This record gives sequence, C-alpha cells and structure tokens, in this order.
Amino acid sequence: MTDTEFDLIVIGAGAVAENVADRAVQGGLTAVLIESELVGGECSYWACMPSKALLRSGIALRAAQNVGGTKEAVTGELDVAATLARRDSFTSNWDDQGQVDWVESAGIALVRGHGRITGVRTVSVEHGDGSHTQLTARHAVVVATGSDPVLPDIPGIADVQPWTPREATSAKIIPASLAIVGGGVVAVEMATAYASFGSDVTIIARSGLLTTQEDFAGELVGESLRALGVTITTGVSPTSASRDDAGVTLELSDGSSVLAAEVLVAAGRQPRTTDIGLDTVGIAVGDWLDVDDTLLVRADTNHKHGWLYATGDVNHRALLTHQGKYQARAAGDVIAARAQSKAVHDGAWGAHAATADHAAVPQVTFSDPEVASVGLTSDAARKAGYDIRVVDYELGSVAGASLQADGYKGRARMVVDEKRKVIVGLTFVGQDVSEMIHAATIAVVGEVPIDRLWHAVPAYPTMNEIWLRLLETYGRP
Ligand SMILES: Cc1cc2nc3c(=O)[nH]c(=O)nc-3n(C[C@H](O)[C@H](O)[C@H](O)COP(=O)(O)OP(=O)(O)OC[C@H]3O[C@@H](n4cnc5c(N)ncnc54)[C@H](O)[C@@H]3O)c2cc1C
Ligand SMILES: NC(=O)c1ccc[n+]([C@@H]2O[C@H](COP(=O)([O-])OP(=O)(O)OC[C@H]3O[C@@H](n4cnc5c(N)ncnc54)[C@H](O)[C@@H]3O)[C@@H](O)[C@H]2O)c1
Repeated sequence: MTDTEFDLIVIGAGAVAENVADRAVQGGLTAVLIESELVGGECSYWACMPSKALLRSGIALRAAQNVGGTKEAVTGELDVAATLARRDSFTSNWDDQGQVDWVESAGIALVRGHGRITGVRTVSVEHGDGSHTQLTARHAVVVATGSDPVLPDIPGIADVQPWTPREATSAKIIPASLAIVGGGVVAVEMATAYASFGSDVTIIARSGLLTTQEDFAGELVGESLRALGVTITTGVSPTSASRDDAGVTLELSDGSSVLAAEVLVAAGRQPRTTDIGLDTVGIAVGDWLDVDDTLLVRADTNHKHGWLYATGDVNHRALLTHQGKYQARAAGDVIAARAQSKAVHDGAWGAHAATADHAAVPQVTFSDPEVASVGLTSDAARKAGYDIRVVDYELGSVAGASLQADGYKGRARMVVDEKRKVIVGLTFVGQDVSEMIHAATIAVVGEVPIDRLWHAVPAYPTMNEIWLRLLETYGRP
C-alpha cells in the first residue's frame, strides 16, 4: 500500500467496520480498514457464525424427533465430528482470505496491524515486525474495534485458563463436562450446543437465565435445558476457582462446588478501547464510546467539526452484528454526506440516524426453544413511562405450531402502548420463532396502528397466526 491519506480511516475490520467503509466508498470517498487479527472480526470466526453452526445440527435433529412419521425415521445420534466439520466450513478454518478478497473487490484499502489514534484525524498502525505506518484521514476516523469478554473478579479464575466464547465456539474436542459462569445469551446458547454434544453441562447464573428478556423466556429455556440434562444453579456465584488433574473446581457462594473438565466464562463484554490512542485526543481510555444518533463520539467535544465516530459493540448501543451493521450504514452514509457538504438527515428515522437502536432492536437467542424479541419488554416499557397493556398467548395453541412439532410449547407476548395503540415490544419463545420476528420489527418500526394490523392477515395454517390470536385477545378497538 502506497497511499497514506484517505477520506476515511476505520480502526477494526469486523462485520461492522466493513459496512462503514463500503457505504463511504459507495458514497464516493476513499477508505482504509485497519485490522490486527482476522478480517471479518468476532462474528465470522468466534461468535455468530460458528456458534449458530454448533447449535443448528442438534436443533434440527430434535425438530425431526418432534414430528410423528419423521421421528421413526431418525433413530441415530447427533454426529458431533460432522457438526464440528460443518462449523469449520463456516469459519473457513479461521482463514480470512475470502473476506480480504471482498474488501479488495469493494475498492477498500486494508492495512494489517494494530491501529492507534495519534491526534485529530491521524492514526498509526503498528505491524507485527514493530514497524509503523502513519495514516491521515481527510474527513473521519471510525472506531469499530468491538468488545472483549469480561473476566469476573473470582479468585483464581485467570489461573485456571477458563474458556471464553472464543474457545467455546472454536473447540475441536468436546469436554466431558463444562461449567458455564453466566446466564445470558452466550451461556444459554453454548449450554444448548454442548449438552447436545453429550457434555455434562452446569450453568452457574447468579441472577437467572436471560434476565433482560420477558420472564417466561428464561423459564421456558431453563425447562428445556434441564430436559437436555443441564444442571442450572441460580442465585449463587463462584467464590474461587482452581484446577488440578481432575479438572476445574468452582467453589460457590452457597458452600457447594462444581467440578468440570473446562469452565466457560460468559459474563458479558468490555470495550476494546484501552490501547487505541484515545488519550491523545482527550478521550477517556477503557470506556464504551458514547455516540449520538449519527454515531459521532460525544466525548469529542474539543473539535468543532466532528471527525471521530464509533460503530458496533464499542459504542454499547446493542451488542449485535445486525444492529452494528445498521449503525454502519448510517455512519458510512453520513460521513460521505458531510464530507461532500450534502444534506444530512439526522432527525428521528432519517437516513443518517440510527434511531432503531433506541426502540426497535431485534434479537434472537438460538436456544431450543428459540427466543426472538424486538423493542421493549413489558418491564422496560413500564420503566420508560409507557402506559402499556400486555397480551400473552400460548403459541402451541396455534394450528400452525401444532403442525410444526408434536406437543409444540411456546409463548408470545405483545406490549401495546395504550396511548398511541401501537406495539412497542414483542417476544416469541418456541421452536423456529427466529424466522417470525421480522414481521414484529416492521410493526414496531412502522408504528403500525393496532386497528390496521387487523388487516394484515396471516396465512393459514402457519405459526404467524399468533398475530391474529394476539389481536383477538387484545380486542378490536
Ligand atoms: C459467542 C457469541 C455469539 C454471538 N452470536 C451473535 C448472533 O448470533 N447474532 C448477533 O447479531 N450477534 C451475535 N454476537 C455478537 C456479535 O458477535 C458482535 O455484536 C459483533 O461481532 C460486533 O461486531 P464489531 O464489528 O463491532 O466488532 P468485532 O466483530 O469484534 O470486530 C472488531 C475488529 O476490530 C479489530 N481490532 C480491535 N482493535 C483493533 C486495533 N486497535 N487495531 C486494529 N484492529 C483492531 C478486531 O481484531 C476485530 O476484528 C455474538 C457474540 C458472541 C460472543
Ligand atoms: N444470538 C445472539 O444474538 C447472541 C449470542 C451470543 C451473544 N450475543 C451478544 O453478546 C453479548 C455478550 O453475551 P454474554 O452472554 O457474554 O453477556 P450477557 O450480558 O448476555 O450475559 C452476561 C451474564 O453474566 C452474568 N454475570 C456478569 N458478571 C458476572 C459475575 N461477576 N459472576 C457471575 N456471573 C456474572 C450476568 O448476570 C449475565 O447472566 C450479549 O450482549 C449479546 O447481545 C448475542
């Protein structure tokens, strides 16, 4: 690479960074990505894709076992080696050449190494051999460095070399037993996958499972994890960790202990902002980067013309690939618009504003049953001051669901803002609900009035008839 001056410099080349650069280039700018590990980032190699590949085979097998006529034909066990091989194909065996080729084809430059801001619109890249490349941005720098796992303050935990989500998603050998610290999305998904592989799994969740979702999500997922053989301990925390030949022992706050071959820590994330030179521009090191709706870093108040943006996990708005990529589209476009003095549409729901981050984030937990939600839970809506009505319905009572699986078990909750008569939140729990959430996202983003939703007729007999049942339960206004 000979150029050292670009319109846009993006630090990081994860899924989110790639999208920012792509939009800016499509908008007529030049852009460079800086990457210290694999182009494609966490999602491609150690998060979304490998974790979903690990889960899919077991979920498909159990789905087949839940249909009369098919279950008689499916009599074998899960092929763990084939499942791991399929996972490896999704990560291209942790080789990023395919993504590098895409970056090149999109007209984006790539510099490998560790990027650090050195001043306003300047970035230094440290290469593996200790040499440096100095880059200058004519218009903007985007921090898209993602997040790292948190290691909780448990005496001895670092010494036992616990698994992080990276080891859990890239493992080549399935441990006979696995203790999981945490009760969030990673804990639940990895417990589902490893229990399917025959590992003896124990979850240690101090405050329960999936506590940021509606209560019934954690309850239904917990029930089915127990049926898969998972032990779930709630209300207790590990007080110490040690390893010997037998494996890792976690002492728990209730005086009991858990012995497992490996321990996975799934206790949330922290921002990758400790070593990216933020101090050189007067911004606190090690914090999440708070941004406005055009993804401009708010702490960068020293400079009249904003140049520093943050997208994806590092801004802590929603730690999800699709939401980070949504921010990336807004950021790439607004950077191009500002650079070319074109109109900026940064009002609510404008093309350059990531408004959905506040009110309409969809998320799927790929457990078995799945949890798919969008917008606010009933608790969050009440806390936000909405006057709400909550409508629940058993998904298993819908004809389409009873055809999907014998004895289908699931639930839906619709949260209606009574003032505006629009849905502000929807949660589905059940087999295959992940493919149903987008209709709810459209209803929430579009603020579709309840009386108009009556005219959106779900096909019979599909699981989407849950919409009709929820509306009937709510009553026609
Ligand atoms: C186990 C697991 C499963 C998940 N599953 C899902 C899922 O199913 N769906 C979903 O939507 N989300 C999922 N997530 C969340 C998702 O992985 C993240 O939200 C997403 O990866 C964030 O993307 P990002 O581009 O912001 O960061 P990252 O993907 O972390 O990319 C940041 C990139 O920046 C690079 N970098 C960092 N610092 C520097 C530096 N100083 N110089 C150069 N390069 C640097 C890193 O090497 C990395 O490649 C999952 C997370 C985990 C842990
Ligand atoms: N399917 C998906 O979309 C998907 C899948 C996996 C991860 N993710 C994303 O990745 C992020 C990280 O996932 P995660 O599961 O690590 O975090 P999380 O925030 O979902 O859950 C963290 C869990 O760890 C527990 N915990 C925190 N500190 C602890 C401590 N000191 N001791 C014991 N327990 C502790 C919390 O109570 C909570 O149960 C999530 O925010 C999620 O958005 C998404």
